[in-house]
Amino acid sequence: MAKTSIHKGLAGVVVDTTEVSMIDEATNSLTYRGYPVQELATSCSFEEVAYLLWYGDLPTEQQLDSFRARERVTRTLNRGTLEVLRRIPESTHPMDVLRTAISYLGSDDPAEDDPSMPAQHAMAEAMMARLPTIVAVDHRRRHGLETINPDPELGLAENFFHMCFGEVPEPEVVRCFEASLILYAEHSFNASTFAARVVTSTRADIYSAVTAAIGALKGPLHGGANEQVMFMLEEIGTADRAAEWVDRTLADGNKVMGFGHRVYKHGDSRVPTMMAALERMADLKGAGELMDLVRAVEEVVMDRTGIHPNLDYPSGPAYQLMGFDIPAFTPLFAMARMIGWTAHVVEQKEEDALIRPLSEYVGRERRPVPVPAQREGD
Ligand SMILES: CC(=O)SCCNC(=O)CCNC(=O)[C@H](O)C(C)(C)COP(=O)(O)OP(=O)(O)OC[C@H]1O[C@@H](n2cnc3c(N)ncnc32)[C@H](O)[C@@H]1OP(=O)(O)O
Ligand SMILES: O=C([O-])CC(=O)C(=O)O
Repeated sequence: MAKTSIHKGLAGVVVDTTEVSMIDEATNSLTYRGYPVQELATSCSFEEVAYLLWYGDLPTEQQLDSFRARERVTRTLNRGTLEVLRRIPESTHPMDVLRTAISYLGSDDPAEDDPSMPAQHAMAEAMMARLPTIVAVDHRRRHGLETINPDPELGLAENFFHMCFGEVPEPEVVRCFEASLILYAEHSFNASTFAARVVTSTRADIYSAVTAAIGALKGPLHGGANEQVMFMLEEIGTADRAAEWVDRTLADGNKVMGFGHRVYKHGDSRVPTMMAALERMADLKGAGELMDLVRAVEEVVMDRTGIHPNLDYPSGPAYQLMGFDIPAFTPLFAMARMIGWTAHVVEQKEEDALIRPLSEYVGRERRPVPVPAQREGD
């Protein structure tokens, strides 16, 4: 029986301060370095938001030009990375591919153990530029297609579509995609960011921190939920089946993926913006039935439980309408969250305090070690 006060899952515990972002649950607001995320999602590029999260303020025109230029010349993967990707079995989940690829990028970077701020920022910028290329190479090989090289004439989001599909879609699709990246980019001490901060607190390198974060994001209670949302919608099929499916799921004691949140109890601040992007995608692609299904499931879950959808709920179907297959969904989240993870790595590095909580022991009492002949076995 626990004697001290235990905070399971660290729920409600304020672990540290941060200047990167603020969630105000009471007003359903989320700000990145003081700017409301909804405004950033509708008026900025992903590159501008990355600059903001890393360097503390939005870039001037000149700063943005040189930041963009750096990103464009860093996208290409070297032969070693491409070779590592080729050696991973094609059936491997893309999140495992990312985890391996980032780990390899670290082993291949002579600056890996340089703790200086310029080196940290340079490595973060390199990962932001290369991760989309890794995701695109993997996306194409899973579909038996040749790799498409990055196009330095295109912005990050447009180039990503080019590398995945060989063409850039209508500006509206790119805009919705970019909005999703901005909404996904940062969310304070979520599980994957916290994992990155724990690794950084031991003075380990930024690649190790991001590798750990990718592992944490993969889980279906966190980033992996956007894939589960789409599997669920496919299983339900049509809006008229939503009530029966949700009732059965809840009666079986299972969770409905894409709903609920550790921090937001009155709705996720990012959902209205992403839901609007999904609606635009559904209009563009003539996917009215999918939209009916999305609305029907939300209505039934809200009616039965009062639990609101989180960002993974609208982003899953939006990514499908943009042309991505389900295994690519969480890697898209990772491409975006790379920015938040590394902004927190930099903050944690400056702080230089080891993260090491306590536990209360509730196992067997102290006892002597018996010789093998005296052991009882099971
Ligand atoms: C971008 C993101 O990573 S957002 C999160 C994405 N994850 C998901 O969508 C997975 C589904 N959701 C969940 O599992 C949870 O809501 C979490 C893990 C996100 C947050 O959970 P916690 O803060 O730990 O709350 P917890 O899981 O204890 O839920 C509290 C209660 O609400 C219920 N609940 C929470 N989420 C759901 C859900 N999605 N479906 C049904 N019931 C739910 C729980 O069963 C629990 O009920 P109980 O008190 O009767 O046991
Ligand atoms: O904050 C969380 O716990 C999960 C989440 O929504 C995110 O990481 O975007």
